[in-house]
Amino acid sequence: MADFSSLGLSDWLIQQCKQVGINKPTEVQENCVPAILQGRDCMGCAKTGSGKTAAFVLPVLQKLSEDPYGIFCLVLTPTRELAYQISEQFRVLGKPLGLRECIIVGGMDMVAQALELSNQPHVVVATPGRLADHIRSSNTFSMRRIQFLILDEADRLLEQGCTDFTKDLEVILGFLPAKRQTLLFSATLTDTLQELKTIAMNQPFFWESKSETRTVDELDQRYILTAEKVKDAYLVHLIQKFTDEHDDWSIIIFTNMCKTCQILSMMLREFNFPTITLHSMMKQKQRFANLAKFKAGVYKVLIATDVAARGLDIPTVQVVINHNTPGLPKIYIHRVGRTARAGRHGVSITLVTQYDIHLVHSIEEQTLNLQLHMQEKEVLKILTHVNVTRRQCEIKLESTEFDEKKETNKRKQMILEGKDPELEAKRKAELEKIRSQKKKFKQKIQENIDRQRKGQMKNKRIKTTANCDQEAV
Ligand SMILES: Nc1ncnc2c1ncn2[C@@H]1O[C@H](COP(=O)(O)OP(=O)(O)OP(=O)(O)O)[C@@H](O)[C@H]1O
Repeated sequence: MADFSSLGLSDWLIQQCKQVGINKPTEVQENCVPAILQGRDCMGCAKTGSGKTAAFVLPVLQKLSEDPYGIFCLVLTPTRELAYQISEQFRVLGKPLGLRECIIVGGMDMVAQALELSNQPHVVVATPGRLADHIRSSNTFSMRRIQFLILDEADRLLEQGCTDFTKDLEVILGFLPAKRQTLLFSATLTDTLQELKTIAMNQPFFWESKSETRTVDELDQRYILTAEKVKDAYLVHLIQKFTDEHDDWSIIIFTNMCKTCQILSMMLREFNFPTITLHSMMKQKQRFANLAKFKAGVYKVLIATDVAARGLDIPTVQVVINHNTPGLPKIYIHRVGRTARAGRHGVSITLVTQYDIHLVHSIEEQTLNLQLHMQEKEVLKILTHVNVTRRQCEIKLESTEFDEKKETNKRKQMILEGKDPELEAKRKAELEKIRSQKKKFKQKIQENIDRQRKGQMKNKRIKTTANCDQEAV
């Protein structure tokens, strides 16, 4: 296996890698770094947790050190949490350069971001929606000189899922120079290869890890067949069993909806499991805070929607539980890839109900999945308790958080439309103020007019009486 110096990286960068425990290049790094350093566009498809981030961060830093200026590199990624994580890798590895990086994501202060952009940071890490907003609304920064465009989780950025990035990408690509190096990375690039080739146009270097399965060997993948109404009892039983058998542990549970996330979290807390949530209906600051607490081990169970399925690198996660069976193998691959990263071992357990059998078959075609048989007797013992607790939590959620949820939904919609909820609220309040001032002003004018009219009428009446008097004389 090659070492970093033979890939063409400088000593300072290799030393910096060593400081963070990166000693030997992984396969994707060994193959992609030299091509990038040669100036080629690159598409890298390698399994989850295989070091794809460093595969683009290292050559960018190397090139930046040779000719430092801002804005040198733009990284686009689908989620805000991922943007922070990528930015941190740049910050840590680029420390000796005095690297200035900036994060442009939704849900955070737009004015502060605009200021940071105008200060010409070396690297900008962004989610497409917010960056496109800045491009549309501001002329205080330019990306005309950028040398690198990187699409992390590139296939997600191009697919038209529940969040469609295509329009924002068009705006961003129109803002960038045609002459640049484009790097595309993901664990699941192949489905979108043709579209991706239109972005990386200069006959890109393409590297894909060769393997029969699309998940890592260190991952023990299991599924449990369960009736829908017993599913939650299995979940509680699994977590209890894991807690009893391990000291240092953490689990991510994936669900399909924000509301389910919330209910499961409330329910598991009733069973005294230290749980916390991450989903798109939460305020951004809360999302960051929850993730930080989970990373720090303050909470051991993270219940998340697919907003956490891609890219998040949390070494302590030993177990991933799919509370619902993902509809697409691709989503399954990213979800279970939150464990067994960088050579560590991990377990994934997918709860499969009578309605999901067909889904698990399509997943099995691409991954190695084995059925896990559990002592159903133990599960049935807690069934009523679990189901009653869940129902109580559902009622509690409906009654206590409904309005707040609605408000959050409104905020979310605004964000999706590229508006800043705080700014919108201020604008609304100001409009209201102007409207009421206008109303008062109108009223005053009307009162004046009325008063004048009354005065004129009175004068007229006096004049008419006077005329009559004269005629009478
Ligand atoms: N050469 C290396 N040696 C040891 N550890 C490494 C090396 N390169 C990266 N890592 C570590 O491996 C972990 C996973 O890396 P990274 O997050 O880049 O994976 P990824 O391939 O992008 O995964 P995903 O597809 O899930 O986004 C990180 O903690 C990173 O610091």
